[in-house]
Amino acid sequence: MSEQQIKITLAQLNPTVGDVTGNAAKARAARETAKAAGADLVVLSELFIAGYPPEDLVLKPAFQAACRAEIEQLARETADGGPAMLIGTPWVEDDKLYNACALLDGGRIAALRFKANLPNYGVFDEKRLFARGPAPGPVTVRGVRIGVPICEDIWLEESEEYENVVECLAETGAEILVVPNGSPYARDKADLRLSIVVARVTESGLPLVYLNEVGGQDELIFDGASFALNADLSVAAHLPAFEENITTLLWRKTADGWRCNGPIAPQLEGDKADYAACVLGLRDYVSKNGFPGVLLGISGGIDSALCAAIAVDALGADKVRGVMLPFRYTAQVSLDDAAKLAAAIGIRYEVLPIADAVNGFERILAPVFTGLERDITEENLQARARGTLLMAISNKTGAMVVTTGNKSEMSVGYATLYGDMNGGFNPIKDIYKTEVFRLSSLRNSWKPDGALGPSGEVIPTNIITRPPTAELRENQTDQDSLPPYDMLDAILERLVEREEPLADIIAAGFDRDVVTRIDRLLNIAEYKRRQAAPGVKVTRKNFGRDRRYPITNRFRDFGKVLPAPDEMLVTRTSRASAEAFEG
Ligand SMILES: Nc1ncnc2c1ncn2[C@@H]1O[C@H](COP(=O)(O)OP(=O)(O)OC[C@H]2O[C@@H]([n+]3cccc(C(=O)O)c3)[C@H](O)[C@@H]2O)[C@@H](O)[C@H]1O
Ligand SMILES: Nc1ncnc2c1ncn2[C@@H]1O[C@H](COP(=O)(O)OP(=O)(O)OP(=O)(O)O)[C@@H](O)[C@H]1O
Ligand SMILES: NC(=O)CC[C@H](N)C(=O)O
Repeated sequence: MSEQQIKITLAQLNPTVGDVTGNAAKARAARETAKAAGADLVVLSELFIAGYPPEDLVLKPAFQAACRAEIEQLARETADGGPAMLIGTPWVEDDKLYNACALLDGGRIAALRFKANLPNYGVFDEKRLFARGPAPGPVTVRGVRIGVPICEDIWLEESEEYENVVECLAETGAEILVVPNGSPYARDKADLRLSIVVARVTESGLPLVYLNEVGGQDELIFDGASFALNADLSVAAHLPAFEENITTLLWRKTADGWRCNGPIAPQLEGDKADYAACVLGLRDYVSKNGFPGVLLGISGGIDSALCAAIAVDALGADKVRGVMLPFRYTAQVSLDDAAKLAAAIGIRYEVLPIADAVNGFERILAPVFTGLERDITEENLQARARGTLLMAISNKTGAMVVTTGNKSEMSVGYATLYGDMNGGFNPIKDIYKTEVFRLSSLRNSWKPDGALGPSGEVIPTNIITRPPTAELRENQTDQDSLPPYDMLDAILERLVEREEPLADIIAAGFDRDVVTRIDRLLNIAEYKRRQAAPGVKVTRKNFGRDRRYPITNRFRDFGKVLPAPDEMLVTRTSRASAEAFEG
């Protein structure tokens, strides 16, 4: 008897949310590639036809109908005898909306499986959108029973509600697990995914194919990096991260179950992965929203320099325009460094002095401001004049303004509303200032595959070594009003990412006054962040989809050590449910 085999094509592709026809075309093309490779099955990522995450768009009946119509058309096309297709789609049944995966084969929708575990934490809101699916059984493709847990279905949270889909699939005869994912990038997420998959393979004794989406969707970046593990936990295949890839894997049935020995691509880690995420995020935001290019203010400082390098890597120098907008506080060295940067990355670069605009505003305001001291108002006028001029160029050319505030600044509100906060998208919104320095140095010695910018030093060393300054008044540097960036970022990481009580941060050795001040600045800047442009998420907790604080908020942590909870105050009846009273 000949050995049993199955060829599974992993289509790690970049769908666009809402582009149902375009996504169907991508799925169709991937199936053609799979067919040419003699595959039995082609797999696409979670909710592929809709794009992920579709947010409330998926609640729109016209959108649900459009997705279904494309799925039905793709199903008809499988009558050609080519590979079956597993594709993610919204699906309405009995008036309920499911996050589904359809098996299209032989001209029909041969099977439907619904996601049972809906993530509702961090950046995910799926309980708001979808109904829970029932515990699923495997689907059969060319005689092989394939289990299809959908993304969160393999994460096995310890909760009463959790449906152990993998256990259920193993018990009902699955031979291989194929998991379509919409798993966004975050630092160290790759290790987390691997540990989750290792646990599921170990428990079930089944090999697992983890197929992830790639591409940027607003704040979220999907890094792809799809992989497969054999049942003995050896890596069967690993696709590259941050790029589209179609790979066909040959699985053979051996005495020890199904095995595969596929290609293993090197993976990006740490700062390199963060940089690649920023590039992909900006590229997809600009291209998926149809901008012909971008422009940004080039100050001679490091934030705008890093953003310009990312923009050139993402879009190519011909789609990036830099504008230096000097005022009387702009140092000659800033003008020189800005010009040097623009030349190094090869972008169109103009110098537009803003004195007429700022002085004009001041003249108009003079009668209103008579007798009042000069203060931050006049500083903000400079940032606002720059913001207005950049927006004018955007309106005239159609190019989008890239805004450049790093995570440290966005945390403490060091940015001017309707000034340097103007812009459509921020590639470094989730990158702390200390990391801005690291990524800038990194980019001078390395660039990611597919980057469209030049190799070698692109950010002049002086921009990296010079103390940062907003140049809004004479001899100003950022460190006049803030603690050193390494201290600021360490405190912010504890406050934002880890939500540590102030008492713990102080106990860890940070100065009480500094910590209290930073916490206060963080709290009062919420209104600014709510009006800030979206930007790439790279950390465990970004501002925007992850960290959702109220703007109107009187709570303050005063750094006091509070007493431990007094359990004696909670009686048995305090906790009893209504049922307990019925009997
Ligand atoms: N809760 C709230 N809800 C709604 N609006 C609120 C508000 N609290 C204040 N506001 C309003 O916000 C406005 C104040 O904000 P805004 O006009 O931005 O001004 P503001 O935050 O006072 O000043 C800008 C800050 O950013 C710094 N900056 C500017 C530019 C570049 C850099 C840099 O380092 O790169 C730093 C600058 O040194 C200063 O500390 C006022 O109109 C106030 O009424
Ligand atoms: N002279 C300038 N010419 C053009 N753009 C400017 C100028 N000054 C500020 N900007 C824009 O406003 C943003 C905020 O800059 P600012 O210099 O106030 O502080 P920063 O956050 O340290 O940024 P950078 O490191 O880029 O200077 C800059 O990144 C840049 O896009
Ligand atoms: N789409 C999903 O279900 C994703 C949830 C999962 N925990 C992840 O981050 O990968």
